[in-house]
This record gives sequence, structure tokens and C-alpha cells, in this order.
Amino acid sequence: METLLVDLPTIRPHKLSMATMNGQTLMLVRVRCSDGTVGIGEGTTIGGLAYGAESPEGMKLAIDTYFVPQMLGANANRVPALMARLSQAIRDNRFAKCAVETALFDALGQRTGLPVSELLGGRLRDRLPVAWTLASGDTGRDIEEAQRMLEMRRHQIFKLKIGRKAVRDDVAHVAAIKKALGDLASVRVDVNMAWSELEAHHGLAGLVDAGCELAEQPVASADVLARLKGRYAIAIMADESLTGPASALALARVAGADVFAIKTEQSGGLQAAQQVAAIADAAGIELYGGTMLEGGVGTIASAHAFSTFRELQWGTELFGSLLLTEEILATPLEYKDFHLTVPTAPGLGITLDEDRVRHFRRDRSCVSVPVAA
Ligand SMILES: O=C(O)C[C@H]1C=CC(=O)O1
Ligand SMILES: [Mn+2]
Repeated sequence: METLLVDLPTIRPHKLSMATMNGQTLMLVRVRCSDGTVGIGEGTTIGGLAYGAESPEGMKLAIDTYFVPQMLGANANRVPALMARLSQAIRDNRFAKCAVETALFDALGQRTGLPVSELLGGRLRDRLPVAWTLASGDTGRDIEEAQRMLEMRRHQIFKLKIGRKAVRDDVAHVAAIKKALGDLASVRVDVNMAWSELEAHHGLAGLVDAGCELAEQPVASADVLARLKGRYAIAIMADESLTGPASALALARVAGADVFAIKTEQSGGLQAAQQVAAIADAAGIELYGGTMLEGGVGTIASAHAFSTFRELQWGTELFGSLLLTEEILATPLEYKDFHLTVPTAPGLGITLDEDRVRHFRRDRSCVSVPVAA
């Protein structure tokens, strides 16, 4: 097994309530199996430690030190068994587990000739609707960006990052964008937990008037989320409150959200994400495929998982690799007509551009090029 960190710039500063991103660090993991198959996976988070407890550097350390000894010599065909062994030996570390599970499924796909979606039980769709996040911090710039995306037929769903400014300023920002785009686009917001309960009451009322159709994680507390749900004519979506199947069940029990934003890494893996989706389905909660702004590898791993969800009423936001200035895949992911195509080739159905990975990996100065004797 090999882990590496790849640092890539973003196309513009990406402003969230808890951090401004100027770049993204991808933690890539490669699993080599004794039959020669190689699988890749990705662990990525947002803003170092600003979003959650795992960081790219921490994931690398955890895998190198604690995952590898559990995995050496294990049967790589039995992915669920291997993941169960890892879960027993290693608490939490959901993002790192997702990266490793992805690599194992990719290798199994190479071995069997099947795409990861089929290994996960079978896809229900070949293309996924993809939202774009407007987070430049400037209303005019966001409007221009959205109009460009509509013209390119790349995105017609826009998620606006708010929560950094006063509630009334944020609501005015959303209203201006919705007014400029009209019925051509769906406008939603992500507050990333920034509001108090009282601010949320003011904010949600204003967002309804602005024509916004969904608010993602307006407050931190799952209890408060449940209290807000159903009070306004706007869907309430849980994101940070969802950390895998147990939290999904707890939220479903109290009917705590209209929609779940399922993220494969937050859930603890591709199969864990499917379990969260099953809980949502059973509880009548609608689904949205979330992102941790992963690069191409993590994005397409999520796409395979989301393609197997029975319902996906709110589409996805699998645009992470489009936020980066540099491509590290040999063939870029296919975005067209407002959708991302889920590959049909074995495994994840993607290949790394090894020269570019070598160029952008953090430890490139230490990577020696073999010299003929
Ligand atoms: O949903 C989040 O909280 C994280 C992320 C997803 C899209 C984006 O721009 O930020
Ligand atoms: Mn979110």
C-alpha cells in the first residue's frame, strides 16, 4: 500500500462559513494486490481541520501506521470482511476508511471486470445531476459564474454558501442571485451550521421570500434542525449532523430533516453511505449526493455509490474536480448537459495521469527517478 498527498490550487477562493479554501489537498491511497491489480482511493477534507476531525496528513499517517498492518496478506476479494476487520481495530477515521474501501473496490473491479457500482449491488442510473456551489464571496461575481454555467449547460442547480455575514445581508445576497437567474435555476443555500436557532427563524423566513428551495444545515444541533423542519416552506437538509448510519437512524427517528446530504467520506465509506440511504428511504426522507470537494478519484467513487441509491430526489453536487485548476486523471470526468456520467469500465473506471501526480505530490523532491546502473 502507498499513500501520498497531492496539493492542487482552486480556480478561485472558495468561501465557506468556517474556512476560505485556496487549494485542496488530496490524500490518495494505492492498494497493490498479489495478482497485480492496483486500486486507488481518495481521502479529502475541507480546510485542513476546519470542517472535521480528519485531515489529509492525519489520514496518511493513520493508514501508513495502523491500517496497513491490518491489511497485509488479507483476502482483497472480501471487501466487507476486510472493512469489518478495520472497523474492529480502528475507531472512527471514517474518511480514511472510505479511501481504503474505495481502493479495494477499485481493485476488485479490475479483477472481475465490473464497475464499482455493480459491485455495490447495481446502478439505477448512468448519469447524475450535478449542482455547482457559488462561494466567491461576491454577489455580482456569483451571478456571472452561474450564468456561465447555465450557458455551458454544466449546472442548473446552485448552492450558495452563506453564514459568514449578518443574516439579512446573506438573505439579500440569495434574493439577488435568484432574481437574476429566475426559473432557469434552482437556488439552495448551505449555512454550514453558522446560525443560532433565532437567526435561523429570521433567515429561513427570508429565504422562502427569496425563492430559495432548500437550506442545508442552518444550525449545528440536530435537535434544533428537527424543530425548524416543517415550519417554513423550504426543505431542511442535514449535512454535518450525518456521520454514518447511527446518526442517520437517530435523525430519522425524530424526523429531523426533509433531506439527507449523503457524503461517502462522512458516512465512513461507500457501503456505509448506502446504509444511510436505506435508512432515509425507509423513513421517507429525500436524498442528495454530497461532496467533500474531492478530486476526480473521490468524486467518481461517490458517483458509483450514488448511482445505486433507489431515490436521488435532489441530485448531487459532485463537482469537486471542477473546482481545481489541475487535472490528475488521464481522461477527465465527463460533465455534460447538467450531468456527470458514471463510467462503465471496470473498477472506478478512471486512470491517474502518473506524470501529473508525480508533479503535484507534496514529497516530489524526495521521489527518486530510477537511474540505469
Ligand atoms: O457541503 C459542504 O458543507 C461542503 C462542500 C460541498 C460543496 C461545497 O462547496 O462545500
Ligand atoms: Mn454542507
